[in-house]
Amino acid sequence: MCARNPGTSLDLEWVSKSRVNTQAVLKRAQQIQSFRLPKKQWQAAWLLRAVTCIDLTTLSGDDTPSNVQRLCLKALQPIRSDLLQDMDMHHAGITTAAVCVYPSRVSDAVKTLKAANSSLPVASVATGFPAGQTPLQTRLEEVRLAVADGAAEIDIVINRTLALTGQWQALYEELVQFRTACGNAHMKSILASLVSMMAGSDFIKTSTGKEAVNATIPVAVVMSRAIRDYYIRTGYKIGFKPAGGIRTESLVWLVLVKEELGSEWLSPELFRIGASSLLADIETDVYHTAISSVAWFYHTLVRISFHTEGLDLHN
Ligand SMILES: O=C[C@H](O)COP(=O)(O)O
Repeated sequence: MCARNPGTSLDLEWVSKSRVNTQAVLKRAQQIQSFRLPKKQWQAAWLLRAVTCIDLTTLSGDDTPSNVQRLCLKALQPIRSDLLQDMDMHHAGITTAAVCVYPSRVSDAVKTLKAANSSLPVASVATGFPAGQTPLQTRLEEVRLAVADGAAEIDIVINRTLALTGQWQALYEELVQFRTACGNAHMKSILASLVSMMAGSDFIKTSTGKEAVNATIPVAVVMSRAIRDYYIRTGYKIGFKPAGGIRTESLVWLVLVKEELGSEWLSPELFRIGASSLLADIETDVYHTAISSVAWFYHTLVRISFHTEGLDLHN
């Protein structure tokens, strides 16, 4: 279990001296995307690891208690049991990392998971998600209410007006107030990586999923490096959550995290994929690796690889 990031004072010198070498970032992003994926036998283990890092999400205007209930049940049994059985992984307790919903649906999710005797965390978006254009008091109250309803994680959007006009001190102060309002609930912040981490975020998250462009590999490279810098300077490990528009190719995100941050980050404690429609693609891939592999050694390899710290990329 990692120590929780308490935050630091706002270091404006660090913020203003941060530079991005766009060409180098694009080159690195290309390199990561062209990495050879692990062989079939190990791919299944990687895919299962990806499942355990998903924040299974529904953020629709027409969400109801019943579709949230279905989401929760899927989160508890994300992969067909016969496939898990084929891999001898049916006792591994594979679930997604969390479910993620709008604040008014938190109690539905909490109720369903409680009824299923599950301790799976419920994440709530908050602070006027996705625009963040409501008064500060409203945004703070939204966080408090979601926590009171049982959310264990709060995905906040920053005040982009403050970021775009360079008002870092004011942004930092808002974020510190959100972190206080979260209490024991973990805070995932979209975005302003450095200021968010200094204000005590537990995760930084790429996007809301509500914009034309959401999670991209180059942005993820930049954010991972900010996480790395923060760790080097403070000793605190911040989680990374790519989210928005991720519907296929889950493994590239795992490769990125492993390459940029190291194996330790490849666990739900430090890595999440926010996605509403990725699971079906992973299940299809798991199915294909299962039917194309030799059964007698396949399940042993999956089991061993899944439990190996960080998984091995170059098999
Ligand atoms: O926070 C998570 C995202 O909103 C999910 O986005 P998505 O629906 O594009 O997967």
